[in-house]
Amino acid sequence: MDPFDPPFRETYKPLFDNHFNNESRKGNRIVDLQEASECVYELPLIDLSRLNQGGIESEKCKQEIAKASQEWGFFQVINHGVSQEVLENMRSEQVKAFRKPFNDKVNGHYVLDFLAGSYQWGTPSATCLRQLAWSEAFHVPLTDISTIDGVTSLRYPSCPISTHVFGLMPHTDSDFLTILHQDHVGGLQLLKNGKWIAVNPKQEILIVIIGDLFQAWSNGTYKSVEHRVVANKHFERFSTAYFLCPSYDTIIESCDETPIYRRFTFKEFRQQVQEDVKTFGHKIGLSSQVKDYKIDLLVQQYKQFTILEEESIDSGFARFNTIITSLKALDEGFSSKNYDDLIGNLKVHEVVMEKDSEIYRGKKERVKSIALKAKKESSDDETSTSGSDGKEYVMAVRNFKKFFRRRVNLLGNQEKKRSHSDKGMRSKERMIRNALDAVNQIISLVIVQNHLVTKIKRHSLEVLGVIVKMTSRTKLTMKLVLWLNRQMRKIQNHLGSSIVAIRTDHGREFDNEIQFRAYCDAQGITHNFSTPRTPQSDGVVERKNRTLQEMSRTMLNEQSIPQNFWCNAVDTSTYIFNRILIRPILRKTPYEIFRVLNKHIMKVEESLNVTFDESHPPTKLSPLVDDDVGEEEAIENNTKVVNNSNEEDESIEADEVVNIKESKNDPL
Ligand SMILES: O=C(O)CCC(=O)C(=O)O
Ligand SMILES: [Fe+2]
Ligand SMILES: [Mg+2]
Repeated sequence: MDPFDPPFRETYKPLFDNHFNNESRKGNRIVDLQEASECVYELPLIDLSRLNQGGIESEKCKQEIAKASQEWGFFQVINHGVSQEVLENMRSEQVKAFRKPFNDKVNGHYVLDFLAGSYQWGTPSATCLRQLAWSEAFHVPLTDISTIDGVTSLRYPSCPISTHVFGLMPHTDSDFLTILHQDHVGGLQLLKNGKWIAVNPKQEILIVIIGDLFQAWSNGTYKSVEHRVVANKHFERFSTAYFLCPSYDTIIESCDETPIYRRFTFKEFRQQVQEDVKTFGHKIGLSSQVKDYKIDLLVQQYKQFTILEEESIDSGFARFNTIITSLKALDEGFSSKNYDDLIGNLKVHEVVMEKDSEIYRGKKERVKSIALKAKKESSDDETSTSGSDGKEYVMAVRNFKKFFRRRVNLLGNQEKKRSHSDKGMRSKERMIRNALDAVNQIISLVIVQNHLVTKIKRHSLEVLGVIVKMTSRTKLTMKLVLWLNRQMRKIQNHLGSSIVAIRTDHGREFDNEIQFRAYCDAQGITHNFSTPRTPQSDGVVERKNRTLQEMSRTMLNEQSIPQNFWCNAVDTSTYIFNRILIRPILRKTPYEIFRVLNKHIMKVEESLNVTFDESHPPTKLSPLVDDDVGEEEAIENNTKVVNNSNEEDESIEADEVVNIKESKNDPL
């Protein structure tokens, strides 16, 4: 590597590690150079001097250009009027500029009199090696006014891993047309009938590539051809591209009676391309100007979606989420065919999940909302979390895989078209929305969970399985009562006295709930309410509550997660809150303070003025999970993080150590 080469390896280290550490990637190369060179095609080559001859010759030349633009979207020209001397000078200036130290290229150099930001290299948005461009470029505007129209000077450093990474990824040009000059090394390939064809270099030749705008303007007659540059293992390569662009507010519109593309400005198009690259990881191009096409594309991506072997769960779900969100955004444009297909698929999900969950849970619960449970790989982490044993894990992974596999397998059966009444259609629309929401929820939950797993991030979370549950409103209240019953018993045992009264605020879960009242009556407990709209009387609780609410709100906002995940976010906040130093001077987290090891009797004790609550909280929306793990077991798990200071316990104000209830199946 030369000192002026960009630091590909250092900057994109995670992508390299990810790509090469994965055994399954061996032999799985992105570019096979043979593939391109074997094709024998006569590439269109046009002598432009014929245009000056006038008459038939000139007409024939024009026809050839038009034909090549239709069939290839590309042609090479000789006798184009740009002298060999100009081309050579351009090349030697280019070499000089790229030979400057890397830092000068990035930060500017008095010799390199370019505008700030005109130097670019690699692909900052790349998430895997195949998205990384092994190249550097200077963009040189041709006028002081327009920075769009201009010449790009490109260098492709020699690349030791040339079969694993592109010099430039396959793309179409977003301009009107491109005129290109490449050096003797070669590497430019274009797509023709599904095959990549090498454009062999010749010094005196210029290459003309039809861009997206020309395709739109000609209503699809002239093709914006997909092209790429393969990296070379031994030699660096230089090329110069001139992009012919209109001004930003130019309206692109075909005068054909039946235009394929909607009318758009160049500015809109550029913004669309940038947005698509951000959301999809690649350019969608002109197709995004055709709404139906975009929906079809998304539906197809949705159907064929699989998590790649080398891909992390995070990134897989993020991709899936993008597809679903985009589909929802285009919802009103859905044709019935698309609905049918999707509904079919989603029905299959539901059936599959219902069945799988029955095996998994061994219960007959109805299936409705879904959640993914994560398991950490390492068992050396002290806080036991998932509570699942090996058998459960294997089963769950199997279920998860089945969920994806069946979905894909059954796609083929969805093609039959059926006619529907309006009423049927409406219920289907509802169904698809619910189902899409459900899918979104899986994704979001994984995001919530992963987002917070900082400690074991390295191991990354592995998806354990799909746990499927439904809780109706009445069931929820019953569970609340059961939960409360357990808590009260615990407190009573702990304090050795019975509870005669409880005081709550007027929360809907307490007030106005028949079951709750019945329960209190049956137990002989008086239920007091605090003064309405006077949260001061519940000071400590309300303050902590506020902290939790703020943490949770921030979490959901940050990741744009739906409100339905409120309870999960609160769980997570609680978990974190109990494990961070609230008053650093104490050097104890609330969690450590609550559970104190009494050295004399070698037993774990709980603080007297607080009760550490291990069971699942009765959140308003959460599908309460039965406590499968016994209380002793839960305590046992937690004793591992005890601290031996008993004295300090007393010195802590109740305000600081107030117990915040925490779900047992917390995110870590
Ligand atoms: O370097 C080349 O040969 C191709 C460059 C190119 O396709 C582009 O910059 O869009
Ligand atoms: Fe290009
Ligand atoms: Mg309240």
